[in-house]
Amino acid sequence: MKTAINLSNDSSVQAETNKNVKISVNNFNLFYGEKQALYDVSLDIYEKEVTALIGPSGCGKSTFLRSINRMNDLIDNVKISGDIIIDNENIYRTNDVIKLRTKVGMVFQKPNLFPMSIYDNVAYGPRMHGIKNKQELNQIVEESLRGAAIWDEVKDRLKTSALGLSGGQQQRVCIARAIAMKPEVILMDEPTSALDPISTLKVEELVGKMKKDYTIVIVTHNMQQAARVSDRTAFFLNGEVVEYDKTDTIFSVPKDKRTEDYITGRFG
Ligand SMILES: Nc1ncnc2c1ncn2[C@@H]1O[C@H](COP(=O)(O)OP(=O)(O)OP(=O)(O)O)[C@@H](O)[C@H]1O
Repeated sequence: MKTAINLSNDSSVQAETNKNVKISVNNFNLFYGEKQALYDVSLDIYEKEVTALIGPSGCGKSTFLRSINRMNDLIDNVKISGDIIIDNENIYRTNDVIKLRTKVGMVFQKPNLFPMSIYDNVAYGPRMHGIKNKQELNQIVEESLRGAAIWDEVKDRLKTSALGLSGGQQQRVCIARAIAMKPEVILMDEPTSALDPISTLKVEELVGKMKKDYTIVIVTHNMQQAARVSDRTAFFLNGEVVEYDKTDTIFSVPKDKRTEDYITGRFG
């Protein structure tokens, strides 16, 4: 009886039940030709949380991340089975992949800005979507750069080349470029691996703030980073999800010996 009362009053339990599932992955398999890269992945990703994907090199983290906005479609010979459902829509049954990639934006390992001005980089996507009104574009560019915590650093040089920025600044402009499309989910594939420690910290702080507005899935090799930025962590090994839980649990009381070995640095 006491336990029941305690549980119903426990705010963390309450919060847990209030979370919405944004992305539901069910028995998802992926093959590159004959080679299977993902095995029966099933997990729920919660709205407005940061979910980290960790695991040794080649375990399928990036493949899984790219499956969430069908970037793997661009690779020859990729076959999939199983479902990925975002907001009740099976993303592999829709023909509107452009809409999917607008809703699910992506930030890559290395900043990949176009050789054009900071302004034009951020305005690129909205322009491609037909927004021509100068005032509207100005507003999107400013809001996106503010949202990526880089506005103050670049507001006086918007018309200069984005490639003149530091790597850390470029990565935050890449995040602004993703935000400009008004996504609901942002996928990040090792977004800080090419950055120095100070820029890394800025991007981590930014990720922490962004989860107020977006559902974020982040691949990282850096376990301290996963522990610092994420609410939940999935540990991948050889294409399988070995363990998926709240980040605190994964890093303090992992249930699987393989997770424990990995997070304590015994392999990988
Ligand atoms: N385009 C591709 N064609 C064929 N095989 C691929 C392709 N991309 C990835 N793979 C293979 O799929 C497996 C998973 O790769 P993936 O890049 O998803 O792993 P990862 O965990 O993200 O690795 P890393 O941490 O090194 O980036 C690996 O064996 C890899 O060689």
